[in-house]
Amino acid sequence: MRLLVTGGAGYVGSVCSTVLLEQGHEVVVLDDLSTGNADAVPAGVEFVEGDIATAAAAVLGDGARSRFDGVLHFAAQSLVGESVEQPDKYWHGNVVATLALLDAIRRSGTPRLVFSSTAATYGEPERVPITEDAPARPTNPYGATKLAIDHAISSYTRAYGLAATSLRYFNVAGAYRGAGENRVVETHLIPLVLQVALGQREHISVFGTDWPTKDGTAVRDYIHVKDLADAHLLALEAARPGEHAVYNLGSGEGFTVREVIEACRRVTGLPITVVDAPRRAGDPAVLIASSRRAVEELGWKPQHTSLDEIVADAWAYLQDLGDRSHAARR
Ligand SMILES: NC(=O)c1ccc[n+]([C@@H]2O[C@H](COP(=O)([O-])OP(=O)(O)OC[C@H]3O[C@@H](n4cnc5c(N)ncnc54)[C@H](O)[C@@H]3O)[C@@H](O)[C@H]2O)c1
Ligand SMILES: O=c1ccn([C@@H]2O[C@H](COP(=O)(O)OP(=O)(O)O[C@H]3O[C@H](CO)[C@H](O)[C@H](O)[C@H]3O)[C@@H](O)[C@H]2O)c(=O)[nH]1
Repeated sequence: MRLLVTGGAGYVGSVCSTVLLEQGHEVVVLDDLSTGNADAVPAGVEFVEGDIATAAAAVLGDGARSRFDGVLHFAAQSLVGESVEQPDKYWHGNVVATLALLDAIRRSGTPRLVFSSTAATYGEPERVPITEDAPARPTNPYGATKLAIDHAISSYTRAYGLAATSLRYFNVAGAYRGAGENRVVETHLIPLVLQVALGQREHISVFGTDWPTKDGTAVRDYIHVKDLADAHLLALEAARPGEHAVYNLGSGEGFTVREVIEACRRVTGLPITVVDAPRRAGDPAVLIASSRRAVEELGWKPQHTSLDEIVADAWAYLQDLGDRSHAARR
């Protein structure tokens, strides 16, 4: 297939582009480099620098025949804490920009869409593991914008015959073949803890030690980015015109922040200084996925479910990156 990957200079988009190329697909990346890196776009991919809000229509075209078989839409602003402080950036950057993309998809007659939705659409769950029919009550603007986009996709799909899938990722981590997490401003737990191990950061702050969990720190479900990429390929193949499918993607196991730090100590063999800190605004206590629907309907088989393996792959990536990482250059 010939595929447009929005946000392909970012973490998940660059790993997915790598996997798509390996599977023989043709990939064009559209990315405005607001949080991504041009050098993360894999060799063999055509790169268009631009904002989806203004550039998607020109890239997709409006001819009688679509230039693309599908769009994988990763481009977004995606930081929970920042979304509480700057909601305008999220409503415009995520919802308004994605509506422009949806209109461009419709006008160009592009038949398939896979969208990066999130566990943050659910908010604080009534029960775990979270299934796709759980109530969606986001606790932060980031999750609210992603839920709004899911609703827009559902109605576009029904009315205009698009074949669409929203994949609700839980916490993505790890690396694959030279593609991994290297953001200018890093806020995600695993890369931050590993930066402490590398001596690039003095300590890791633990946001909240009074959550109702076994050690008082928040619980998340970490999914390996390669397993996530595999699910995108399956979603592209399974998509049906006029249907919007929604799938959770996680490992089904929850780890506290302290357990993640312990795994990083085990994998690196290095000391990691911890400082307890207040809760971060917008954070839910516990997020654990039920990915049963993806396993049953897509035939998804996650291969890298051990937290230590996920951390080890992220660690190998950061070590290889060495002085080229944003954290090392600061
Ligand atoms: N990383 C996670 O744990 C996680 C979890 C759930 C969902 N997601 C979703 O997965 C997607 C990818 O996340 P990531 O961690 O790779 O983020 P990232 O910040 O590394 O990548 C996002 C990419 O999109 C680009 N971008 C942003 N706005 C754009 C715009 N308007 N036009 C063009 N390009 C734009 C950025 O430059 C960047 O390269 C996001 O949609 C995110 O919400 C991520
Ligand atoms: O320095 C830090 C950073 C994070 N945390 C904690 O570690 C956990 C994980 O935090 P991340 O920032 O790594 O990830 P989030 O759970 O906030 O969010 C991630 O997963 C979500 C879905 O679960 C979203 O989709 C989102 O895009 C993605 O960033 C949270 O409890 C957070 O408070 C710390 O204690 N210290």
